[in-house]
Amino acid sequence: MRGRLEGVKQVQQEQRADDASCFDQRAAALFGFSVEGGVQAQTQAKQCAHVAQEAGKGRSVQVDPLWPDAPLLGFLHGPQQVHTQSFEQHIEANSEGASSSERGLGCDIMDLLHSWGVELAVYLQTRYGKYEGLFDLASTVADLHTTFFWLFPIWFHLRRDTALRLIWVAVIGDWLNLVLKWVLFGERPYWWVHETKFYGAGPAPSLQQFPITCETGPGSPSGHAMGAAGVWYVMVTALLSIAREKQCPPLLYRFLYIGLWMLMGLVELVVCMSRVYMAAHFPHQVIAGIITGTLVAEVVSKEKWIYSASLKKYFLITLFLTSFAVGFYVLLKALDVDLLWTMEKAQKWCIRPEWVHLDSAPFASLLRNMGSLFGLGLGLHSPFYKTTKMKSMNVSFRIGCIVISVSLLHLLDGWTFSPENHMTFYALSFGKSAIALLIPTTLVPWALSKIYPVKTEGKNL
Ligand SMILES: O=P(O)(O)OC[C@H]1O[C@@H](O)[C@H](O)[C@@H](O)[C@@H]1O
Repeated sequence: MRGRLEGVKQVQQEQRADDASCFDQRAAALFGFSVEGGVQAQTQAKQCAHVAQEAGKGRSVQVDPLWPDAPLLGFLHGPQQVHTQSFEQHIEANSEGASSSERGLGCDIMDLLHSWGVELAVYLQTRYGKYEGLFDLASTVADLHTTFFWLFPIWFHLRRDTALRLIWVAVIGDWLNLVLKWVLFGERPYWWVHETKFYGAGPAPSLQQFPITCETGPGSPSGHAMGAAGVWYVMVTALLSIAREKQCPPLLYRFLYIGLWMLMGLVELVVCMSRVYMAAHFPHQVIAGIITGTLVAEVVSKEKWIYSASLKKYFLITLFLTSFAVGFYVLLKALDVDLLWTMEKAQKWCIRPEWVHLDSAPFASLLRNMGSLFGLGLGLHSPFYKTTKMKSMNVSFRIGCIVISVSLLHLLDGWTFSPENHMTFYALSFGKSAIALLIPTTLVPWALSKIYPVKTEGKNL
């Protein structure tokens, strides 16, 4: 771990250093010749570290057995700036007497992946420009905001277990997304294309930006793809289990099964295309998002205690997840690694300052998620909830709860706060998210039960 951190620190220091061209030449020379034939990933990684050390003019880089992962983990995104030539020229210039395995390709793989991603984004922007509205909608709907403000209130009054699962999957998934983003140090196309030296002296591809392009967190894995995969997994499995409970005929069930999973696949595809189109992600990042999101949903769905967790448990889990993320940030800060390195890049490369939003920042999403989890715990354990939960079985009562909750949440959503003071912004984000969960779980059912006589019906719809 120490070696990795040194590597990251090194990279951050190098990014600050103004001796890039000297670094380029040393790196180009070293990449080509000093790797022994048949080398394994670790040797390549040491090579990269050596390059960084050279460039760092004697600052030490420790190499540990974990370091081989570093290029894939994005830790060498600083050294990506070693290129003064195109990838092909670079390989050609350094290939004399060396086989491809001898060229230290481990150091270049991320550049290559990024350049392919940029090509795809340019292709989508050129070819599918007329679908910009659809892509914009896909990214907006895939944001977890939709889960907290729309899907949850609806599911909560139709099928409570599914609603709880949605929140747990969304919160745990998004928390993991944050930690992975911090660990993987992923770039985003909209700034990478300006900072890389991959394209050498030639023009870099021209990537358009949109109002939702300028995300301020790292790029890998995609939060939208991850969130959408988790949330859709929960909804599809819930609908299939309702069909089984209702003893749906086998043929119809099969049709439903295939149809729902295909629908989910289609939605994911559009979300992924949207993130690449918006120049917010490289393709490998959205694929990673879908895989991790599905895994999180699968694992969390197996946990039965989430349906009956005590308030103490909600509190402790919220505290643990928050402290872990904050502790991780503080620890790395103490080691001179700034996990908020992406904020500066967003501000620097976004073509319109008003497209950079603090609510896309890592701590804003952390506090929002924690507020939602805590709000859910409070809602489920409030005395109001206890008095209304039996009454809320009536269908018209449930529909009333859904309509009023969604309307109130829409009003709550209009409450925005100034980003000037970050601490206040994060604290208010926490509070707003907690209220957003209290409204459908307890406040609306309680208020409605006071004015609306209800009859108790079956358990779930
Ligand atoms: O990684 P992506 O797809 O750009 O998604 C970014 C979003 O990721 C979510 O996980 C965060 O909650 C949001 O705050 C953030 O805006």
